[in-house]
Amino acid sequence: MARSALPAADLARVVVFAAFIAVLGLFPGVPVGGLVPIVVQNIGPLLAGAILGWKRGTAAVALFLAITAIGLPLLSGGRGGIAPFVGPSAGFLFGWLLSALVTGLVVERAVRRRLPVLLLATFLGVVADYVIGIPVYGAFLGSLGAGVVQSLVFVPGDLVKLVLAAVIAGLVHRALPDLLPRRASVS
Ligand SMILES: O=C(O)CCCC[C@@H]1SC[C@@H]2NC(=O)N[C@@H]21
Repeated sequence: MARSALPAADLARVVVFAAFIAVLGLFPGVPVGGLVPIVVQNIGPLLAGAILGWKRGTAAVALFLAITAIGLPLLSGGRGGIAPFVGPSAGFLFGWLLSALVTGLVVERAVRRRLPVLLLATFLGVVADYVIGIPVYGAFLGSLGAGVVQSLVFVPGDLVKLVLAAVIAGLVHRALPDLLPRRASVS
């Protein structure tokens, strides 16, 4: 029998996490004067990476984005289809893939999954999203500087979300220590 790329248990986790990110879209986005809203949903990719690791976490985000792009109204405010992926939020949306990937890589490479490491991982996950999101936002606003200035409003909420994601991931890894393969500690 052909071996699948992802074992069934991993596939189930990916699907459950994609569904979880969709549920986060039930929280409405908060318009803050610019073209991109404050959302709760971007905690999803951080949690996906921090809990599932980079491969399964990124796969969960990719699945979520794919089913949104084909038309399911899973983004905050019940939006879906191609439009969000070619609009001012597009960079942030594609950045969610990088967010899960970077967060997951840091968590997986850590010897111990304690709060400081998890905080670093989710912080870098947010930065990774900004690295793609802000220039694309800036392109819609007319300059990178405008993208940076308009994105400052996201920082307080994203700091809260990254701390929350790190704490939740820490609790999950404490309860399920074998969820991710453990790197051997050098002692
Ligand atoms: O629903 C959408 O169209 C995507 C919105 C993307 C919002 C970005 S994610 C990073 C930053 N933090 C927020 O709260 N909003 C922006």
